[in-house]
Amino acid sequence: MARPVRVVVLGAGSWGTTVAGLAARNTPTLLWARNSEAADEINSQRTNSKYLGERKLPKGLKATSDLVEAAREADVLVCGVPSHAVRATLAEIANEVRAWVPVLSLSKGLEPGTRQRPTEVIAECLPGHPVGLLAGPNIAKEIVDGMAAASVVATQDDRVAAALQPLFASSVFRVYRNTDVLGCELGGILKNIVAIASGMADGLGVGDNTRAMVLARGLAEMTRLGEAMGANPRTFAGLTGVGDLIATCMAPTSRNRRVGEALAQGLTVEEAVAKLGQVAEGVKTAPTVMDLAREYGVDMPIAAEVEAVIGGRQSASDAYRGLQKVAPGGEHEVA
Ligand SMILES: NC(=O)C1=CN([C@@H]2O[C@H](COP(=O)(O)OP(=O)(O)OC[C@H]3O[C@@H](n4cnc5c(N)ncnc54)[C@H](OP(=O)(O)O)[C@@H]3O)[C@@H](O)[C@H]2O)C=CC1
Ligand SMILES: O=C(CO)COP(=O)(O)O
Repeated sequence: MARPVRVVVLGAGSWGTTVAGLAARNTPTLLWARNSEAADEINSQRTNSKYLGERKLPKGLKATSDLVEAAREADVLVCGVPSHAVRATLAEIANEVRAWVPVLSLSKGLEPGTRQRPTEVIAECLPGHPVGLLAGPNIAKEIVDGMAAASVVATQDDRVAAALQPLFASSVFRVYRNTDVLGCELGGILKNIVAIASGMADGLGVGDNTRAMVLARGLAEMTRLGEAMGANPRTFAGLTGVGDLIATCMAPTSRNRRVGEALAQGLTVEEAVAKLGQVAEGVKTAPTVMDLAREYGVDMPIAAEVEAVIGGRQSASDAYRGLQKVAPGGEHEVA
């Protein structure tokens, strides 16, 4: 009888731990934590209190702080560290991961400097491996609590996604497939910036109509940039686009949204990030997205206002005044 597939997840933050918990219910799963105390706590207490409080993790989930041991174990590798740490983490194990092991990214940011998406960084660090991602409206704590949700495994070769799908799925976690890796990945990355705008709106006490405008026009600019870069615009109407946008803009626990709220309360971006104590990818990604918008000649007025607040060049209330200066065009055209 063939032995079961071993899943290895790198990164024991909120989402890496949650995804490892999903996989552990289906197949042997090992979670790498860079901090040995976190690995010990997961093994002995079945909790990751720094990120997930007292929530109990599945019995079968094992953790290690030995990155090389983890990499050698993998039949499927899942990379769940923040996007700025993907390259350095994978560089340490480039010669340890067996050939053809599929690698799935969980990260929703762009690498500062190179502007690369996490799947592009993975493909450079681990050439020859099938690379894809798992993304969707997936607030980690809700999923650990067993609330129903859905996600998408995106790989260029649909057969790879079909093989990976059952490793993460459960009766309350539906896993769909998509071959538009670029569109799925950009959805998760770009919605974080709109979520910061949405948090700023809430912090300023705007009405529901204003919030709806931010979401709808935010989706329009995400789709515009995605299409200009070669993604299928329909992808942005799915789970990884509007789905993740709604979850992240509405969830009080979303870190990007909370950063926006803190900015509206007058905190500096450094203070807002320090107060959060977790990763909010939209903060580092916003300037890079504006570089891409200029390169592709795409109007992104909401991202531009968010980036100016993050860069300290204007306040959150200035940002909302700034949006009023943009002359509305045809709904399917520009700003
Ligand atoms: N949380 C969520 O609901 C979701 C998150 N995501 C995405 O998943 C990715 C990870 O986010 P999430 O788990 O939430 O983040 P968290 O802030 O919860 O945790 C970050 C994790 O990464 C580790 N880490 C931080 N810096 C480095 C580094 N330089 N090298 C190696 N490891 C590092 C941290 O270790 P330590 O504790 O030792 O600092 C911690 O384990 C992000 O791109 C996020 O956008 C996607 C979907 C849902
Ligand atoms: O991507 C997420 C949900 O799908 C998590 O969003 P935050 O990083 O803003 O918490």
